[in-house]
Amino acid sequence: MGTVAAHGLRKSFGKVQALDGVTLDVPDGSFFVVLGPSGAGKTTTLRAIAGLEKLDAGSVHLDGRDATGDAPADRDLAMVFQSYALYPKLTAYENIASPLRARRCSSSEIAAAVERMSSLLHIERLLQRRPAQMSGGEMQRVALARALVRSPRAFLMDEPLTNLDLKLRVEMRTELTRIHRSLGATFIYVTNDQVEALSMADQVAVLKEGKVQQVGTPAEVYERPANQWVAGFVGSPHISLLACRAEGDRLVGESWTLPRPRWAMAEDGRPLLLGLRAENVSIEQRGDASLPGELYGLEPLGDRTVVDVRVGTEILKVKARPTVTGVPGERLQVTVDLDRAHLFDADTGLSLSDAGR
Ligand SMILES: Nc1ncnc2c1ncn2[C@@H]1O[C@H](COP(=O)(O)OP(=O)(O)OP(=O)(O)O)[C@@H](O)[C@H]1O
Repeated sequence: MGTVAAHGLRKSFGKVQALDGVTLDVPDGSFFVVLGPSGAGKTTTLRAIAGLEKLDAGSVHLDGRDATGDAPADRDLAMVFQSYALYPKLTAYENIASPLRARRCSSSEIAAAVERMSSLLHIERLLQRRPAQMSGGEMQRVALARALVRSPRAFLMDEPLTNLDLKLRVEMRTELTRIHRSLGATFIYVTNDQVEALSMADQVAVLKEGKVQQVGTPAEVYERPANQWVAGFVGSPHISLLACRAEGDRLVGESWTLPRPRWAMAEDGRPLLLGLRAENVSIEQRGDASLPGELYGLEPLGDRTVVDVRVGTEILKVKARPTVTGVPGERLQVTVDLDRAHLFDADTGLSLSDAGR
Protein backbone atom coordinates (compact mmCIF):
# COMPACT_ATOMS: atom_id res chain seq x y z
CA MET A 1 0.00 0.00 0.00
CA GLY A 2 1.10 3.57 -0.57
CA THR A 3 -1.61 6.14 0.07
CA VAL A 4 -0.46 9.56 1.16
CA ALA A 5 -2.88 12.11 2.59
CA ALA A 6 -1.56 15.55 3.45
CA HIS A 7 -4.22 17.78 4.98
CA GLY A 8 -4.14 21.52 5.72
CA LEU A 9 -0.34 21.84 5.58
CA ARG A 10 0.86 25.21 6.77
CA LYS A 11 4.45 26.33 6.99
CA SER A 12 6.02 29.76 7.10
CA PHE A 13 9.67 30.77 6.93
CA GLY A 14 9.81 34.17 8.63
CA LYS A 15 7.40 36.35 6.65
CA VAL A 16 7.10 33.90 3.74
CA GLN A 17 3.99 31.70 3.91
CA ALA A 18 5.45 28.76 1.95
CA LEU A 19 2.42 26.48 2.52
CA ASP A 20 -0.97 28.05 3.12
CA GLY A 21 -3.29 25.11 3.78
CA VAL A 22 -2.14 22.53 1.23
CA THR A 23 -4.32 19.42 1.00
CA LEU A 24 -3.41 16.48 -1.24
CA ASP A 25 -4.93 13.00 -1.34
CA VAL A 26 -2.63 10.68 -3.23
CA PRO A 27 -4.14 7.29 -4.08
CA ASP A 28 -2.10 4.11 -3.85
CA GLY A 29 -0.11 3.43 -7.02
CA SER A 30 -0.80 6.78 -8.66
CA PHE A 31 1.61 9.04 -10.51
CA PHE A 32 0.71 12.25 -8.71
CA VAL A 33 2.36 15.43 -9.98
CA VAL A 34 2.62 18.65 -7.99
CA LEU A 35 2.97 21.41 -10.58
CA GLY A 36 3.71 25.06 -9.94
CA PRO A 37 6.10 27.92 -10.65
CA SER A 38 9.29 28.55 -8.73
CA GLY A 39 8.57 29.41 -5.10
CA ALA A 40 5.05 27.89 -5.13
CA GLY A 41 5.89 25.56 -2.22
CA LYS A 42 6.41 22.29 -4.11
CA THR A 43 9.65 21.23 -2.43
CA THR A 44 8.35 22.30 0.96
CA THR A 45 5.24 20.12 0.42
CA LEU A 46 7.42 17.13 -0.45
CA ARG A 47 9.73 17.75 2.52
CA ALA A 48 6.73 18.05 4.82
CA ILE A 49 5.40 14.67 3.62
CA ALA A 50 8.86 13.17 4.13
CA GLY A 51 9.01 14.56 7.67
CA LEU A 52 11.95 16.83 6.88
CA GLU A 53 10.04 20.03 7.61
CA LYS A 54 8.37 20.83 10.91
CA LEU A 55 4.83 22.01 10.14
CA ASP A 56 3.01 24.97 11.73
CA ALA A 57 -0.26 23.09 11.17
CA GLY A 58 -1.67 20.14 9.26
CA SER A 59 -1.35 16.40 9.20
CA VAL A 60 0.23 13.65 7.12
CA HIS A 61 -1.43 10.24 6.99
CA LEU A 62 0.38 7.32 5.40
CA ASP A 63 -1.79 4.32 4.52
CA GLY A 64 -4.48 5.77 6.74
CA ARG A 65 -2.28 6.10 9.82
CA ASP A 66 -1.36 9.46 11.33
CA ALA A 67 2.38 9.87 10.68
CA THR A 68 2.57 13.63 11.37
CA GLY A 69 4.96 13.22 14.29
CA ASP A 70 7.00 10.34 12.84
CA ALA A 71 10.72 10.72 12.14
CA PRO A 72 11.65 10.66 8.41
CA ALA A 73 13.29 7.23 8.76
CA ASP A 74 10.07 5.75 10.13
CA ARG A 75 7.90 6.84 7.21
CA ASP A 76 9.22 4.36 4.65
CA LEU A 77 9.34 6.98 1.88
CA ALA A 78 12.17 7.47 -0.64
CA MET A 79 13.21 10.94 -1.80
CA VAL A 80 14.68 11.26 -5.31
CA PHE A 81 16.38 14.61 -5.93
CA GLN A 82 17.39 16.73 -8.94
CA SER A 83 20.99 15.62 -8.81
CA TYR A 84 22.25 12.49 -7.22
CA ALA A 85 25.92 11.70 -7.31
CA LEU A 86 27.08 8.13 -7.85
CA TYR A 87 29.94 6.69 -5.86
CA PRO A 88 32.85 7.20 -8.33
CA LYS A 89 34.88 4.16 -7.25
CA LEU A 90 31.99 1.69 -7.41
CA THR A 91 30.64 -0.03 -10.52
CA ALA A 92 27.08 0.64 -11.64
CA TYR A 93 26.11 -2.70 -10.09
CA GLU A 94 27.57 -1.77 -6.72
CA ASN A 95 26.03 1.70 -6.88
CA ILE A 96 22.57 0.25 -7.47
CA ALA A 97 23.12 -2.38 -4.79
CA SER A 98 24.29 0.10 -2.14
CA PRO A 99 20.86 0.94 -0.60
CA LEU A 100 20.11 -2.77 -0.28
CA ARG A 101 23.52 -3.53 1.25
CA ALA A 102 22.82 -0.80 3.82
CA ARG A 103 19.62 -2.70 4.70
CA ARG A 104 21.56 -5.94 4.98
CA CYS A 105 19.70 -7.74 2.20
CA SER A 106 21.16 -11.09 1.11
CA SER A 107 23.39 -11.32 -2.02
CA SER A 108 20.76 -13.26 -3.90
CA GLU A 109 18.07 -10.68 -3.06
CA ILE A 110 20.43 -7.93 -4.16
CA ALA A 111 21.30 -9.69 -7.42
CA ALA A 112 17.62 -10.20 -8.25
CA ALA A 113 16.72 -6.57 -7.46
CA VAL A 114 19.65 -5.11 -9.45
CA GLU A 115 18.84 -7.35 -12.39
CA ARG A 116 15.18 -6.30 -12.39
CA MET A 117 15.97 -2.59 -12.11
CA SER A 118 18.72 -2.65 -14.74
CA SER A 119 16.45 -4.42 -17.19
CA LEU A 120 13.69 -1.86 -16.53
CA LEU A 121 16.09 1.01 -17.18
CA HIS A 122 17.93 -0.76 -20.04
CA ILE A 123 21.33 -0.50 -18.39
CA GLU A 124 22.34 -4.18 -18.21
CA ARG A 125 25.43 -3.57 -20.36
CA LEU A 126 26.67 -0.83 -18.00
CA LEU A 127 26.67 -2.83 -14.78
CA GLN A 128 30.41 -3.45 -14.63
CA ARG A 129 31.38 0.13 -15.54
CA ARG A 130 32.38 2.90 -13.17
CA PRO A 131 30.78 6.36 -13.46
CA ALA A 132 33.82 7.78 -15.32
CA GLN A 133 33.17 5.26 -18.10
CA MET A 134 29.56 6.36 -18.68
CA SER A 135 27.84 9.30 -20.40
CA GLY A 136 25.79 11.79 -18.37
CA GLY A 137 22.53 10.19 -19.45
CA GLU A 138 23.80 6.71 -18.55
CA MET A 139 24.87 7.91 -15.10
CA GLN A 140 21.42 9.43 -14.62
CA ARG A 141 19.79 6.10 -15.40
CA VAL A 142 22.06 4.27 -12.98
CA ALA A 143 21.30 6.87 -10.32
CA LEU A 144 17.59 6.44 -10.94
CA ALA A 145 17.94 2.67 -10.70
CA ARG A 146 19.69 3.13 -7.36
CA ALA A 147 16.87 5.35 -6.12
CA LEU A 148 14.16 2.96 -7.32
CA VAL A 149 15.72 -0.32 -6.20
CA ARG A 150 14.11 -0.12 -2.79
CA SER A 151 10.40 -0.77 -2.37
CA PRO A 152 9.25 2.03 -0.10
CA ARG A 153 5.65 3.00 0.54
CA ALA A 154 6.03 5.88 -1.96
CA PHE A 155 8.69 7.70 -3.98
CA LEU A 156 8.91 11.47 -3.55
CA MET A 157 10.62 12.95 -6.60
CA ASP A 158 11.85 16.52 -6.72
CA GLU A 159 12.38 17.54 -10.37
CA PRO A 160 14.60 14.50 -11.05
CA LEU A 161 14.91 15.24 -14.79
CA THR A 162 15.91 18.89 -14.52
CA ASN A 163 19.61 18.39 -15.16
CA LEU A 164 19.17 16.42 -18.37
CA ASP A 165 19.29 17.85 -21.88
CA LEU A 166 15.97 18.17 -23.66
CA LYS A 167 16.19 15.00 -25.77
CA LEU A 168 17.10 12.80 -22.82
CA ARG A 169 14.48 14.48 -20.69
CA VAL A 170 11.77 13.60 -23.19
CA GLU A 171 13.04 10.01 -23.35
CA MET A 172 13.17 9.73 -19.58
CA ARG A 173 9.58 10.99 -19.26
CA THR A 174 8.36 8.02 -21.28
CA GLU A 175 10.71 5.77 -19.37
CA LEU A 176 9.50 6.96 -15.98
CA THR A 177 5.84 6.41 -16.87
CA ARG A 178 6.71 2.91 -18.03
CA ILE A 179 8.70 2.22 -14.85
CA HIS A 180 5.88 3.58 -12.73
CA ARG A 181 3.42 1.24 -14.42
CA SER A 182 5.61 -1.79 -14.00
CA LEU A 183 6.52 -1.06 -10.35
CA GLY A 184 2.94 -0.19 -9.43
CA ALA A 185 4.37 2.13 -6.77
CA THR A 186 3.06 5.52 -5.65
CA PHE A 187 5.03 8.41 -7.20
CA ILE A 188 4.69 11.97 -5.96
CA TYR A 189 6.54 14.04 -8.50
CA VAL A 190 7.29 17.75 -8.26
CA THR A 191 7.92 19.87 -11.35
CA ASN A 192 7.53 23.39 -12.74
CA ASP A 193 7.30 21.99 -16.26
CA GLN A 194 3.68 21.72 -17.36
CA VAL A 195 4.53 19.48 -20.33
CA GLU A 196 6.19 17.04 -17.95
CA ALA A 197 3.13 17.17 -15.69
CA LEU A 198 0.57 16.70 -18.45
CA SER A 199 2.50 13.89 -20.11
CA MET A 200 3.22 11.78 -17.04
CA ALA A 201 0.57 12.34 -14.38
CA ASP A 202 -2.54 10.39 -13.45
CA GLN A 203 -3.44 13.35 -11.24
CA VAL A 204 -2.01 16.87 -11.14
CA ALA A 205 -2.20 19.30 -8.24
CA VAL A 206 -1.52 22.85 -9.40
CA LEU A 207 0.12 24.94 -6.70
CA LYS A 208 0.55 28.71 -6.51
CA GLU A 209 1.87 30.69 -3.54
CA GLY A 210 1.38 27.82 -1.14
CA LYS A 211 -2.22 27.15 -2.16
CA VAL A 212 -3.64 24.33 -4.26
CA GLN A 213 -5.49 25.88 -7.19
CA GLN A 214 -6.89 22.68 -8.68
CA VAL A 215 -6.47 18.91 -8.52
CA GLY A 216 -7.50 16.76 -11.46
CA THR A 217 -6.42 14.59 -14.33
CA PRO A 218 -4.20 16.33 -16.92
CA ALA A 219 -7.21 16.55 -19.27
CA GLU A 220 -9.39 18.14 -16.56
CA VAL A 221 -6.79 20.71 -15.66
CA TYR A 222 -6.20 21.56 -19.32
CA GLU A 223 -9.78 21.50 -20.56
CA ARG A 224 -11.60 22.70 -17.45
CA PRO A 225 -9.20 25.00 -15.58
CA ALA A 226 -10.70 26.14 -12.28
CA ASN A 227 -9.48 29.66 -12.70
CA GLN A 228 -7.73 32.08 -15.00
CA TRP A 229 -4.35 31.46 -13.39
CA VAL A 230 -4.44 27.68 -13.98
CA ALA A 231 -5.64 28.29 -17.55
CA GLY A 232 -2.63 30.53 -18.15
CA PHE A 233 -0.07 28.29 -16.45
CA VAL A 234 -1.05 25.06 -18.19
CA GLY A 235 -0.76 24.87 -21.97
CA SER A 236 1.64 26.03 -24.63
CA PRO A 237 1.29 28.45 -26.33
CA HIS A 238 -0.45 30.03 -23.40
CA ILE A 239 -4.19 30.66 -23.50
CA SER A 240 -5.29 34.05 -24.85
CA LEU A 241 -7.57 36.09 -22.59
CA LEU A 242 -9.77 38.76 -24.15
CA ALA A 243 -11.63 41.27 -21.95
CA CYS A 244 -15.37 41.32 -22.56
CA ARG A 245 -18.81 41.43 -20.96
CA ALA A 246 -22.13 39.70 -21.58
CA GLU A 247 -24.96 41.71 -23.16
CA GLY A 248 -28.12 39.75 -23.82
CA ASP A 249 -27.29 37.06 -26.35
CA ARG A 250 -23.87 38.55 -27.19
CA LEU A 251 -20.40 38.63 -25.71
CA VAL A 252 -19.02 42.07 -26.37
CA GLY A 253 -15.30 42.84 -26.40
CA GLU A 254 -13.29 45.95 -27.08
CA SER A 255 -13.59 45.68 -30.88
CA TRP A 256 -15.76 42.61 -31.45
CA THR A 257 -18.95 40.76 -30.59
CA LEU A 258 -19.63 37.02 -30.57
CA PRO A 259 -22.79 34.99 -29.98
CA ARG A 260 -23.08 34.30 -26.26
CA PRO A 261 -22.67 30.56 -25.67
CA ARG A 262 -25.49 28.84 -23.77
CA TRP A 263 -23.10 27.89 -20.97
CA ALA A 264 -21.92 31.45 -20.33
CA MET A 265 -23.78 32.04 -17.06
CA ALA A 266 -22.59 35.58 -16.31
CA GLU A 267 -24.67 38.60 -15.35
CA ASP A 268 -24.92 41.23 -18.06
CA GLY A 269 -22.30 43.95 -17.76
CA ARG A 270 -19.97 42.07 -15.44
CA PRO A 271 -16.26 42.23 -16.48
CA LEU A 272 -15.24 38.88 -17.99
CA LEU A 273 -12.29 37.28 -19.72
CA LEU A 274 -12.86 35.04 -22.73
CA GLY A 275 -10.16 32.33 -22.72
CA LEU A 276 -9.22 30.88 -26.11
CA ARG A 277 -6.60 28.20 -26.63
CA ALA A 278 -4.61 28.47 -29.86
CA GLU A 279 -6.01 25.19 -31.20
CA ASN A 280 -9.59 26.39 -30.76
CA VAL A 281 -9.13 29.41 -33.00
CA SER A 282 -8.54 29.37 -36.73
CA ILE A 283 -7.53 31.89 -39.36
CA GLU A 284 -9.59 30.03 -41.92
CA GLN A 285 -13.06 31.45 -42.19
CA ARG A 286 -15.84 29.08 -41.31
CA GLY A 287 -18.87 29.54 -39.10
CA ASP A 288 -20.29 32.76 -37.76
CA ALA A 289 -18.28 33.08 -34.54
CA SER A 290 -15.52 35.25 -35.87
CA LEU A 291 -13.43 38.21 -34.78
CA PRO A 292 -11.75 40.89 -36.88
CA GLY A 293 -8.01 41.26 -36.38
CA GLU A 294 -4.69 41.88 -38.05
CA LEU A 295 -1.59 39.78 -38.35
CA TYR A 296 0.96 40.72 -35.70
CA GLY A 297 3.61 38.01 -36.03
CA LEU A 298 4.33 34.42 -37.05
CA GLU A 299 6.14 31.82 -34.98
CA PRO A 300 7.02 28.79 -37.13
CA LEU A 301 7.46 25.68 -34.93
CA GLY A 302 8.11 23.01 -37.58
CA ASP A 303 4.90 20.98 -37.42
CA ARG A 304 2.73 24.11 -37.02
CA THR A 305 2.95 27.86 -36.94
CA VAL A 306 1.58 30.00 -34.13
CA VAL A 307 0.08 33.19 -35.56
CA ASP A 308 -0.22 36.20 -33.29
CA VAL A 309 -3.30 38.15 -34.27
CA ARG A 310 -3.98 41.62 -32.90
CA VAL A 311 -7.63 42.01 -31.90
CA GLY A 312 -8.12 45.63 -30.84
CA THR A 313 -5.26 46.14 -28.39
CA GLU A 314 -5.09 42.45 -27.39
CA ILE A 315 -3.09 39.57 -28.88
CA LEU A 316 -4.74 36.29 -29.76
CA LYS A 317 -2.59 33.21 -30.41
CA VAL A 318 -3.82 30.98 -33.23
CA LYS A 319 -2.51 27.57 -34.23
CA ALA A 320 -2.14 27.32 -38.02
CA ARG A 321 -0.66 25.08 -40.71
CA PRO A 322 3.15 25.23 -40.97
CA THR A 323 2.88 26.64 -44.50
CA VAL A 324 0.88 29.70 -43.47
CA THR A 325 2.28 33.02 -44.67
CA GLY A 326 1.33 36.66 -44.26
CA VAL A 327 2.67 40.12 -43.61
CA PRO A 328 2.27 42.08 -40.38
CA GLY A 329 -0.67 44.45 -40.58
CA GLU A 330 -2.63 42.20 -42.96
CA ARG A 331 -6.32 42.06 -42.07
CA LEU A 332 -7.69 38.70 -40.91
CA GLN A 333 -10.98 37.26 -39.76
CA VAL A 334 -10.44 34.73 -36.95
CA THR A 335 -12.94 31.92 -36.36
CA VAL A 336 -13.53 30.80 -32.77
CA ASP A 337 -14.76 27.42 -31.53
CA LEU A 338 -16.97 28.79 -28.77
CA ASP A 339 -17.89 25.32 -27.47
CA ARG A 340 -14.29 24.94 -26.35
CA ALA A 341 -13.79 28.47 -25.09
CA HIS A 342 -13.47 29.43 -21.42
CA LEU A 343 -14.99 32.28 -19.53
CA PHE A 344 -13.58 33.75 -16.34
CA ASP A 345 -14.83 36.38 -13.94
CA ALA A 346 -12.30 39.19 -14.45
CA ASP A 347 -12.44 40.20 -10.76
CA THR A 348 -12.19 36.82 -9.02
CA GLY A 349 -10.45 34.89 -11.84
CA LEU A 350 -12.84 31.98 -11.27
CA SER A 351 -14.11 29.94 -14.19
CA LEU A 352 -17.72 30.51 -15.24
CA SER A 353 -17.57 27.91 -17.97
CA ASP A 354 -18.56 24.69 -16.34
CA ALA A 355 -22.13 25.43 -15.38
CA GLY A 356 -24.46 24.20 -18.09
CA ARG A 357 -21.88 22.31 -20.16
N1 LIG B 1 14.58 26.97 4.50
C1 LIG B 1 13.94 28.05 4.04
N2 LIG B 1 14.13 29.26 4.60
C2 LIG B 1 13.46 30.35 4.16
N3 LIG B 1 12.60 30.35 3.14
C3 LIG B 1 12.38 29.19 2.52
C4 LIG B 1 13.03 27.98 2.94
N4 LIG B 1 12.60 26.97 2.13
C5 LIG B 1 11.72 27.54 1.27
N5 LIG B 1 11.57 28.85 1.49
C6 LIG B 1 10.67 29.77 0.79
O1 LIG B 1 9.39 29.18 0.74
C7 LIG B 1 8.79 29.37 -0.53
C8 LIG B 1 8.48 28.02 -1.15
O2 LIG B 1 9.70 27.35 -1.46
P1 LIG B 1 9.79 25.94 -2.18
O3 LIG B 1 11.24 25.57 -2.28
O4 LIG B 1 8.88 24.99 -1.52
O5 LIG B 1 9.23 26.30 -3.62
P2 LIG B 1 9.26 25.44 -4.96
O6 LIG B 1 7.88 25.52 -5.50
O7 LIG B 1 9.82 24.09 -4.69
O8 LIG B 1 10.24 26.29 -5.87
P3 LIG B 1 11.37 25.77 -6.95
O9 LIG B 1 10.60 25.28 -8.14
O10 LIG B 1 12.08 27.07 -7.24
O11 LIG B 1 12.18 24.74 -6.29
C9 LIG B 1 9.76 30.20 -1.34
O12 LIG B 1 9.37 31.54 -1.26
C10 LIG B 1 11.08 29.98 -0.66
O13 LIG B 1 11.92 31.07 -0.83
